[in-house]
Amino acid sequence: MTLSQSFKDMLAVAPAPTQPISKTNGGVPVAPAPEVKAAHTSGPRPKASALLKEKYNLKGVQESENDRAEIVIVCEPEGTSLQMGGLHPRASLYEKPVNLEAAKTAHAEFRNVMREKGVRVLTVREILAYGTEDHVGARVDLEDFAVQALTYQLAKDGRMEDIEEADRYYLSDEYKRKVLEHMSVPQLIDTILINPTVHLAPSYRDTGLTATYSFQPLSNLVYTRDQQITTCRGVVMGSLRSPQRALEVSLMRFCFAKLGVPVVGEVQLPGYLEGGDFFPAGRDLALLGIGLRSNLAAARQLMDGDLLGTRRLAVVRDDFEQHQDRMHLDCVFSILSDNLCIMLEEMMGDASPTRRLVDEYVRGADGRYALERTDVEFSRYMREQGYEIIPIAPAHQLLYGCNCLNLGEERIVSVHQDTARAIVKSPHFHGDVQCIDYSPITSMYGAVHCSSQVIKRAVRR
Ligand SMILES: NC(=[NH2+])NCCC[C@H](N)C(=O)O
Repeated sequence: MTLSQSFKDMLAVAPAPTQPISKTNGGVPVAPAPEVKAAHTSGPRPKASALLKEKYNLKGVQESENDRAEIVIVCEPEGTSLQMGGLHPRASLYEKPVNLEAAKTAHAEFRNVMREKGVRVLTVREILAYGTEDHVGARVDLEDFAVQALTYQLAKDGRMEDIEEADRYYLSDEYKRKVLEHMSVPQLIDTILINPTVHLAPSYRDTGLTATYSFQPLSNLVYTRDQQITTCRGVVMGSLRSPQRALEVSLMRFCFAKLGVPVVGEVQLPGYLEGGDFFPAGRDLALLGIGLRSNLAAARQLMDGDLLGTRRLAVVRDDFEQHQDRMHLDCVFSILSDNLCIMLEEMMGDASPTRRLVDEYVRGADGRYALERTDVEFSRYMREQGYEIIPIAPAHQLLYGCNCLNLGEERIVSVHQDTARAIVKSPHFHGDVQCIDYSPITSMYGAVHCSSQVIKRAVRR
């Protein structure tokens, strides 16, 4: 298989594989890779994931949104799962109807912009496909994962007795494995992303069976921000609130296992954590929005499990609004530098009916976080932390002005011209903004911050 551009990027940065990483980090114990159930079902032979792990030290880390982004995971808006999402945009958590070809072009442009700025961009499809041609282990891992995605079952009201004895094999896992074994890699990936259930009934003729189909497609995987967060400690898996998105977490976990990126923790129910609510602001402070999507139970798990690595956590409560147009903190706020942020204007100030309120937790000498302050209005809180604020008009928020991506060192990718101009005109901004047309993807309710997971940023020392 020819290496895709992103893996060429990775090879370009990966340290020469002279010794296994575990021996090159001064004897510091390496966190064990997360267990992917499917990947460990068959025997002790080496897997592609193991090969990758030895070649690349890919421990995730993100201390500040303004640190230089090194590795970003994205997911192209491609394939049948997106096609299905587009059949009923509202029921797929989309804002508007989508044009898939236009979305592909816009996303390719986004990837190019990041690559031009020196970021290693990996796509979910490339990670899933990686090594499957050269390593049987990688191919088998992918098939094992697809076994969980594809379900064969008797049609409703169907009875096994009505199916000829010889045909019952065609409902079995054995048959399913054989089917998957013969698929091409793109076909396997598409199967995983559409999550099909095949409902089987007797046809009493020809091949003996007939089928109808239902699907739980992963139509929002393009928003790789949300299935996990990357903290000072590393990658922490989230817990998605909408049933349409719940299956995305296990797929991303599979990708991290394959890349050899350790997953340091996972938020469990009743906790809900979506990455669009999380902002790292240095080793001292992280912010987490709670409201429509993420919740306090998740914040507590992050603190109790010591998964943040920061001294303080600001929980930014959306008590009063909880609207899909502003579902995550990254829809109304972003960090542009160490002392500059943007924020939706109408929610600023004690008098705003949609104000956000901050509860601040501080880690004590015993390592435990304690609630130190409550109900601090968000813009006041950010100013107290030393940030200047560029206010964003409501109409510009709706055009995803706030949802920009900071590639670090004040290099911003924006999707909204007027916001981009407001940023560069600020006397407090000293960086660079590149504006791209991303409207074919904002149709699905998110822009460039939502559709990127920065798993590694350079650590400032
Ligand atoms: N980080 C974000 N703001 N993500 C946007 C996710 C959009 C997606 N359609 C949803 O409603 O879940």
